[in-house]
Amino acid sequence: MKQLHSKPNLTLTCYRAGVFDLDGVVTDSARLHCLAWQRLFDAYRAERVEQDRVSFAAFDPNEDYRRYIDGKPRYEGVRSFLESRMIHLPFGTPQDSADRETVCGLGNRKQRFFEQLLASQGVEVFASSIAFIESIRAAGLKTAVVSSSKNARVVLTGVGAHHLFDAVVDGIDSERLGLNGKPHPDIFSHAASLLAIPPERAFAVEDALSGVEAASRAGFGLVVGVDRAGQREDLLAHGADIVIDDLIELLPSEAAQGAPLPDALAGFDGIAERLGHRLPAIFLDYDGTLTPIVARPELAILDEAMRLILKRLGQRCSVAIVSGRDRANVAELVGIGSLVYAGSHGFDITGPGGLHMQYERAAEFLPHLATAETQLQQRLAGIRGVLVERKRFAIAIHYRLVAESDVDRVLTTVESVAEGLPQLRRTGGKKVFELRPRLPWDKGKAVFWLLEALDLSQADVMPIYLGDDETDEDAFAAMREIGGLGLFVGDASQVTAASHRLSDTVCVGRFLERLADMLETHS
Ligand SMILES: O=P(O)(O)OC[C@H]1O[C@H](O[C@H]2O[C@H](CO)[C@@H](O)[C@H](O)[C@H]2O)[C@H](O)[C@@H](O)[C@@H]1O
Repeated sequence: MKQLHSKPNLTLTCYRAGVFDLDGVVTDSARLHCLAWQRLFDAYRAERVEQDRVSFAAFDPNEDYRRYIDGKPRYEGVRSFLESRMIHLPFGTPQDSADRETVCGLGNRKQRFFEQLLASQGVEVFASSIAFIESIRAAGLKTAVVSSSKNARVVLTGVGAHHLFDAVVDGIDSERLGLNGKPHPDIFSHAASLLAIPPERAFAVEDALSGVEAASRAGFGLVVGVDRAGQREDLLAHGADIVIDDLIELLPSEAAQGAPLPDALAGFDGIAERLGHRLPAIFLDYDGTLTPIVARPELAILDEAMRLILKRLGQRCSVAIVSGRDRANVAELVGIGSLVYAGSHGFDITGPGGLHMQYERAAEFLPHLATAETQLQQRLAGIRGVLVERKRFAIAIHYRLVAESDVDRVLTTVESVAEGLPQLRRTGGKKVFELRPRLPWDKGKAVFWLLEALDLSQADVMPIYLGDDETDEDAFAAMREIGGLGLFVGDASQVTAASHRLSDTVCVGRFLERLADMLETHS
């Protein structure tokens, strides 16, 4: 757990997504929920006194709401509060009428009160939250909203904020998908999955104790607690990394938002100047960098012109292909024997002169990968368009050809297979979910290893890494660490740790060609 109890340095490039609780963070609907709960428990208390002549301590809208109710699914809230008063009712069923004395019956009555309040008083957004969400979206981050409430979509639509989120996970989804309520991590993990962003690359914003705990347990990179109820210390104790009073504190200054990445072709002369007399060491991702993204992995064929450029470069400096693909597969696709190839996101490396490395301990994970592959093949067989691609140290589950309405099923299947195999971790990419060994290894570490192994950690060498996808971000971060150059291939709005950008694979070809021209002229 990170100890970061100061104001966040939310440099937008650090994260790729933000996941927001709704009630109390985006909208002021927590106020109505709290009022509805109060009406419910006041009415129920009066009934108990009248019927059974027993009473219990009245519902405290501050203390009881935040301790037993806030953030939890409806029936869990009823159960939790009643238990605090030593009252144990039968659960009943969600169909119970609102006058039944069951957990569900009382929960359904609370829903009635809430609907009445919503109709009479309406809900407002927190303007600072909307401004913050708009600002991070403009900077290219993805956003999701998570709420235990089954009213979340109605509330979101009512305030006209639905368009601000790429994904919504609410109480209805949770019931349908069997997600455990907060403080369990499920709802946050699911939102990150829908955004196809690893939780550690996302931040969460929550105002409930159960919510910060859930986000923290889901492994979010940063958990921001919003203190609207004077519970700063409790939020920290339940897993918030930092606590703010309002999202206005997170609004980036103009400077923090930063200028768009400089184009590496337009700025080629500047890059050449920075290179000076040093020799580049070039690291290249394959899909989306050397070949355009296409419908199926086997259709990503390297263009002859690109192959020629790579050969020219390979004659002047070190060139390594660092790919998520299987090492043998990518080596065959590139087809230049003199280059270095790192496959399975860097777990498996070979190169000329007998260069060979398989990440220590990776072989131990082969049985787990085999089990996952079998289960995935069996359980995804009924979904049209899914492709399961086995690499030596990873499995890619492609959904590019899957109908939109089936993508959720693919995701939940992958998640459930991964849940049974904690030795593997799930990552994402372009229309792909991946399972790979839960080991501290990635493309960035593979690049470091190669720089050492090839004796390139020298003052007269400048590493340059080109990539387009989220697994390339580790390598861009590595470039920053050692003063190399990270070139992101793709849209200008993308949030990335790279320092420069190239629009597409055609521009990659032009950039590499200019580099080859330059090296040939200087030699
Ligand atoms: O690290 P890379 O070399 O970029 O490999 C990343 C993944 O690339 C491949 O999938 C991607 O490209 C396919 C072909 O264009 C496309 O159909 C798919 O949607 C993309 O995700 C490859 O098949 C995966 O194994 C790699 O992990």
